[in-house]
Amino acid sequence: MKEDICATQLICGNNEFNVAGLNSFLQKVKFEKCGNSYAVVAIMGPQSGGKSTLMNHLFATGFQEMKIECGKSQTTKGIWIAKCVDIEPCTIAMDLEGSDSSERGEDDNTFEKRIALFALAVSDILLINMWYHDIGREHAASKPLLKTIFQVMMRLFSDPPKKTTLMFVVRDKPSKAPFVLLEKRLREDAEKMWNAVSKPQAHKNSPLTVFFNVQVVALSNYQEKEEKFKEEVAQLRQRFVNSISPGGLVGDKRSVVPASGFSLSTQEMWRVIKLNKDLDLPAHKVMVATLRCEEISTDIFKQLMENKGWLALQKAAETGPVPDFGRRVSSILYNYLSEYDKEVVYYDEGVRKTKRHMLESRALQCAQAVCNTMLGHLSSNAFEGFKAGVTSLDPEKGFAASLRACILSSMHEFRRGCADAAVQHSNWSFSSIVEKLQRDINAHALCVRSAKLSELKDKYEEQLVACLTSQADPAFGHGGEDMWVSIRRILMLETENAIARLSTIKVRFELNEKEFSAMGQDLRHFARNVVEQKARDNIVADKVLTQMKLRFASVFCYDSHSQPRIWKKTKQITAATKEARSACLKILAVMSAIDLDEKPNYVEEILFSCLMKETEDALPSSWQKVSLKDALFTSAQCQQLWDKFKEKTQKHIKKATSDVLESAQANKKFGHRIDSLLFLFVNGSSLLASYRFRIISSSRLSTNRLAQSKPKLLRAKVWYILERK
Ligand SMILES: Nc1nc2c(ncn2[C@@H]2O[C@H](COP(=O)(O)OP(=O)(O)OP(=O)(O)O)[C@@H](O)[C@H]2O)c(=O)[nH]1
Repeated sequence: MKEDICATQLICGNNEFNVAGLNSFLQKVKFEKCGNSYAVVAIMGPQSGGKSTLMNHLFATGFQEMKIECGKSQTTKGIWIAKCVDIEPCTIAMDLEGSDSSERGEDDNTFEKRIALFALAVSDILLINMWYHDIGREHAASKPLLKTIFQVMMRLFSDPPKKTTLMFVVRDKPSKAPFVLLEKRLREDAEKMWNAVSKPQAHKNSPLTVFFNVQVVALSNYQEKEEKFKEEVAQLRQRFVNSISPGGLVGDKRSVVPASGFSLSTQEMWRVIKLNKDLDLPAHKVMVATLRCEEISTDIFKQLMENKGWLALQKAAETGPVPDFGRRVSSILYNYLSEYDKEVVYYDEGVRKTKRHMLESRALQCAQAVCNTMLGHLSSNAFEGFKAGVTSLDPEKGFAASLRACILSSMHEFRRGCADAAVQHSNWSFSSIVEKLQRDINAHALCVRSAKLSELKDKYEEQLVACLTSQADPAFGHGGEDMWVSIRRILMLETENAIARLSTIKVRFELNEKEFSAMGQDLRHFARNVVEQKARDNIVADKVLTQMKLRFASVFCYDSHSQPRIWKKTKQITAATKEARSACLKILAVMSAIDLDEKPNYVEEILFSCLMKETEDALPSSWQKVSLKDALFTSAQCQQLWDKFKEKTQKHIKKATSDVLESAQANKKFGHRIDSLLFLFVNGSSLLASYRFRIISSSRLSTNRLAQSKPKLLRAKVWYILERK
């Protein structure tokens, strides 16, 4: 007996299903590879009816036979299986426990019914082994067996019905018995019995042939005519060769389950049969397909996850971008899916498609996780590349266009990487990762743009400061009533120049109107602040005091023709003082508050109303209408400055007063001299020369001109001088 055909007990006498034994058997006979190309032949019949002997001769199966010397007792318990040797396609033989077993007793027919149902569900050909002499005998074991078979067949639901080849094997046929009559008799008996069996409504009138393909075979007595028996068995064996091919014994076989689901299917059938439930073959088929496809899918997935190429890709993706990721994953993935397809090809189409989809989704999910890791690297590379690229952008050139080109190029590169990473049929969406990169890049681009704009703004501000300083400082130093007019003109001119320079940025940075006007506004504020600060730096009390003192001196000491004033009368001093102080108060008014907006000078109003009166009032404690921001001196500081100014200019007034006094005395002396002069003039001009110098000193006539004058002219001049005096 060969190792691989060793018979195995499938179901033990105690109803247990030998899963391990079956799996080991199926593995040994390489049953899994058979797909749908296999057949199952079962034999049923009375106990000790020579069933095992027949199977062993027919298929070289090695079932245990009863030894003749032991007498008639039960040999086969439960169900045994073996592979039929040298029969193609692979055919499994099942030897069932004898049907009239006295060992189990009359009541215990449940087991017989179970194994009958099992045999009908699993096998394609059911051999009914019967003694020739039992034919026609009402109480022979074969009759109740047949009844049982027909009854349990009704518990097998399938639409269309599963068709089983029912082969009556008549043993110990006398050599002279006519086979045709024998066959006719058996068929009639079977038909009668079939008609008598109660059937469900759907099959109430279905003939036997809908469920069974009845065959009859008669064999000689093995013990008495062994050679003849062997010859007949050899002929019978030929009918099992290519049994599932068209025209074969079971050419119309409709497979229940593929070979790889055989173990699961038979286990499940036995489980259902033990529960005394009907067998719904289509549902069973789907159930087996579901479980098997699931098992196969799990196994394939495991293999995929352990694939060296896959593991290498996974590892590579952890550290950086993987070129050609999508194509490589697709190739691995679809090799395994093809493997799945091959293994499940015979299972229910709907089930295998569903499970394939699940397997594919599961594998793609893993691949996507790896892909996302890889794209993470790709994205950060793209981002870093973008950052490096934009550092070299020249803000003096078309910055916005260059920046846009950088963004487009980085995004294009990344999108190409995503496309390269996409696995066939995956329908992966990279939109979120693409959008994230776009957001990061845009945000960085905005930062870079702002930084570059800020750099340029600083540069333009520096230029503006330089221009303002060079002009505003001298203007502040010069002071004067028109100082703010000059300052305003400088401020406006330089600000507009700076804004004009800014318009080049508008083009290069593609600033919108709002941005551009905001920048212009900033620049205006900046320029104004610079000028205001300049005012605060330049206009300090000491300088203002100096300016006022100089102004006072120039107005007080000189007349409108820039001639030094000759102080003769006190009234003259009072008027000059008022005029000079007024001029100085104007300076103070100009210097006390920033006037960049051509506002009415409230400070001047207050200063004049308080300080230019006959009796000076003290200045109010605040300027009221002048904002703190614009005030360069507080009213208190102004008061202080004014007081100091008056004190410092007092010397001019004193000097003028003393000049007036001196002039009065001099005039008195001069009167006497003029009288003498006139006397001399009347009495002759010879004495005139001796007075010449005195007259000159009093009247400021030029010595030369006087010397050259004719006496007549001299006379006229003397009169003129005298009149003026
Ligand atoms: N008369 C007769 N006896 C046979 C024939 N074939 C086998 N036997 C004998 O019948 C007895 C039972 O043989 P098995 O082949 O063990 O019968 P079985 O039906 O498998 O027995 P169980 O499995 O116990 O039901 C043995 O002693 C065989 O020698 C036959 O063709 N004619």
